[in-house]
Amino acid sequence: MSYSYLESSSYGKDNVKFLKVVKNPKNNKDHEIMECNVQVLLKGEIETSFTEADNKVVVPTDTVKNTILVLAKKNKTETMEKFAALLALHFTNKYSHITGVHVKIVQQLWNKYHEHSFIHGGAETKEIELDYDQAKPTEYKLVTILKGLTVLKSTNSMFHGFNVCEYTTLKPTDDRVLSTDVLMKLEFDPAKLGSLETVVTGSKDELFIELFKNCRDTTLTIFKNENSASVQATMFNMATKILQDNEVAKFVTYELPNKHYILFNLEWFDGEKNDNELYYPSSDPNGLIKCTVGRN
Ligand SMILES: O=c1[nH]c(=O)c2[nH]c(=O)[nH]c2[nH]1
Repeated sequence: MSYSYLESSSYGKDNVKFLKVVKNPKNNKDHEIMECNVQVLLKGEIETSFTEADNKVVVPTDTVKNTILVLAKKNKTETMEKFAALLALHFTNKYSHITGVHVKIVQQLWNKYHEHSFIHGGAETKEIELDYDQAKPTEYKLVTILKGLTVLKSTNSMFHGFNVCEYTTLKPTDDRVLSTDVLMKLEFDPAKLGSLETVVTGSKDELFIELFKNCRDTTLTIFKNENSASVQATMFNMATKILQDNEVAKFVTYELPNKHYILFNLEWFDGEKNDNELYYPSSDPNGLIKCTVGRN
């Protein structure tokens, strides 16, 4: 009997980056662009490559990289949800011993300001994660992620009524600065979205585009409108609204750092009052609040 066994394994290519330019056939100068960073990890009957140095079962990671690029060139890639589904179905259909795929795609945001000129959207990205197992094709996990959207409001945020004990120094407040880097994840319900084959046909592209826009708009609208009782309460309200608006959503997750801004005390300067006007950014430590919300 050998000492160890392989509990789980996967392999593939990470950081496969491309910029795709889609030209309007009527006007060769009117372009749309998509810049992506793709990870594809393969699963299946690959154990012996780890345990017996059997490379017969290995589709080289170099082949995985080539495949990502060729499929990106040959197919319409309006949405990364569709491209992820295409990749998952390709690898599992092409290689009989590859039965599962994990795809992660990070998409840069480029805002078009002229027919073929764009402004980069900064740290904000859209991400897709897809886990697909050929044995359970209707149980795939497809997640759309909004990441790196940094927001701040300078009033309409409170925090009081919290637990107080001998370790507490925080003072309750009904007016503070609230700031966070939004990380929102929306997991689709496969029963409502349909099979990955239908995703690949492109019939869901409009839905994916509208859904992402709705998630971003709802996050920003509730952030600005609500007199926030806490990060916890506000993120729950955001997730609930997204579930209400998007039938295809199964779970909405938020992970929000509470990026503290602390009032300077200027009393020492001749009793100078600081009426929530001058703060110092306190980058760490930061609060970190997470929740996943489902529907009843
Ligand atoms: O919205 C908040 N939630 C907390 O859990 C918390 N904890 C804290 O110190 N400040 C805040 N703010």
